[in-house]
Amino acid sequence: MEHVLWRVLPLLTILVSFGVFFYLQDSYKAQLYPLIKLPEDKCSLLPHSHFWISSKRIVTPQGIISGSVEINEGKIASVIEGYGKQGKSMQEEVIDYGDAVVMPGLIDVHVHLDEPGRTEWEGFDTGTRAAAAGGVTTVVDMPLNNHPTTVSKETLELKLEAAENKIYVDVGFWGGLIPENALNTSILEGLLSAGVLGVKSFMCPSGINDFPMTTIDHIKEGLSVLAKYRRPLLVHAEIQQDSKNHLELNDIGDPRAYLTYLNTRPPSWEEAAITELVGVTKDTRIGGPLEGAHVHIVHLSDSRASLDLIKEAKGHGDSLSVETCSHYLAFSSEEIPNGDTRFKCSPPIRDAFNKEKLWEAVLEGHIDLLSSDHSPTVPELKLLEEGDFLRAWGGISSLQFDLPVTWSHGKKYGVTLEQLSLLWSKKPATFAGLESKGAIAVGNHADVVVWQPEQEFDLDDDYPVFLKHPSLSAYMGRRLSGKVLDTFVRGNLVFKDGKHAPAACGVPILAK
Ligand SMILES: NC(=O)N[C@H]1NC(=O)NC1=O
Ligand SMILES: [Zn+2]
Ligand SMILES: [Zn+2]
Repeated sequence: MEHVLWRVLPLLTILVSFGVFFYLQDSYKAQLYPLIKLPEDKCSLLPHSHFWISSKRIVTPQGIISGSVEINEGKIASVIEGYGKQGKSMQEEVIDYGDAVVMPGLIDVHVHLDEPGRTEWEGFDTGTRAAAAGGVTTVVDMPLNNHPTTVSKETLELKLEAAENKIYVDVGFWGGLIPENALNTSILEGLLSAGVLGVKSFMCPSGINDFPMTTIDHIKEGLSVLAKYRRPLLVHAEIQQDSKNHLELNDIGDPRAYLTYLNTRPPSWEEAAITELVGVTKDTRIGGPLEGAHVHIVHLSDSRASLDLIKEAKGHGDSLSVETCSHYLAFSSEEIPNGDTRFKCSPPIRDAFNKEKLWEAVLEGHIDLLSSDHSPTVPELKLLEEGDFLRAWGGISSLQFDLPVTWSHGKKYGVTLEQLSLLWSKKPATFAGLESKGAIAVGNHADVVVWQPEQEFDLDDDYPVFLKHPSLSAYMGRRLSGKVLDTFVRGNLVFKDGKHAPAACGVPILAK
């Protein structure tokens, strides 16, 4: 017996050391690349990659149906009408949502995630957790408030590095059009070739030093390049109209009064910018010198003259679109308390009549899509204690509440679930060039929000808010209806009942 043991022992030693070697190799790899390949089971709160979700209210391009959606390996494999009629053999892999609404995940094309460089303002981790919690399955990140701004191939690479393994939803990127790259088109082409979905520019000071404003001539230069790539130009359309800008504090009035701020940025600023823009978009018509280029006006607030100009240009066939944001649809200037700088944004929130007209334009289809313009900062810069509207940071923190806010307010105007889904998913997907997203349709990414429109909730201290600085959000303290239950991104259950998946498995989206 002893004899045999002595013979086997060297063999055993060799075997064990091989095992230890491979084990160490593995853990060495895991340490070296712990962030590159995350275990798939951490991407989702569900163990399956092939499953069904069923509901009595599924919002599809063909209307609302009662039935089931089959999800396989991140894509929508089939959509079947008839509640409870999905494949019997898969009974254990059916999630039955009853009468909760199953809708395409929201695509928010106007979000400032501020990373790298200003992660203390928001960041990929907190921003995309907030998105997932709000049923937003894709965000497109703006090229500013991060530092450096995203205005070249190199600065886009910094974005991509910073986003790695921190994003809970899919993230696309807008680049920036500034005088420097408008006048040096090789920088702009480098940025576009590197994969930004389009570029954004400001016609007034942006508030960020390394993001200077563009004139209409820069915009024309930019559009001639964008026409070749068939990617859009997004414009912050306000042009300063008089010498009283918001930094000249004398003689303007009480800086704590919202009206004082409102008067510093009248609708004529938007109208002036849009007048210049439609002078150029006429060239984007079929057969025109800028055919292939597209202009998108971000965050329209003025629903009077500015909107009329847009309608007219569209009527002539200009390649032009426009978005408005949740806060212009939810609030009016009359109700903003003096000193409450959480409501400061630009262009400003205008009066109640303006809001009514904005809703009218949304419901009639003159406003193409909705976005948040989520743009937080640190509490110190919001000057909440001083309540100084003229010096506080302009930007509203809202990403997590896109859906409940627009639903709660929109239902008073008769907005339907189909309209919401068009405005928040299908139209933004088409606009940003995201072909496989934005609708519950076979072959598309399984990006889905499950929510309960009738359920009301209070945004109080007990509510799980994933924004970096919840206290800055103008929505805190409100009662909303439309609670997000579950969120799927490419078939991964990334958010459920207040909890996120263990790993951040969103992917960056680059244009090809
Ligand atoms: N820089 C930046 O985020 N600006 C945004 N904030 C805002 O209120 N309007 C904007 O354009
Ligand atoms: Zn803007
Ligand atoms: Zn913005």
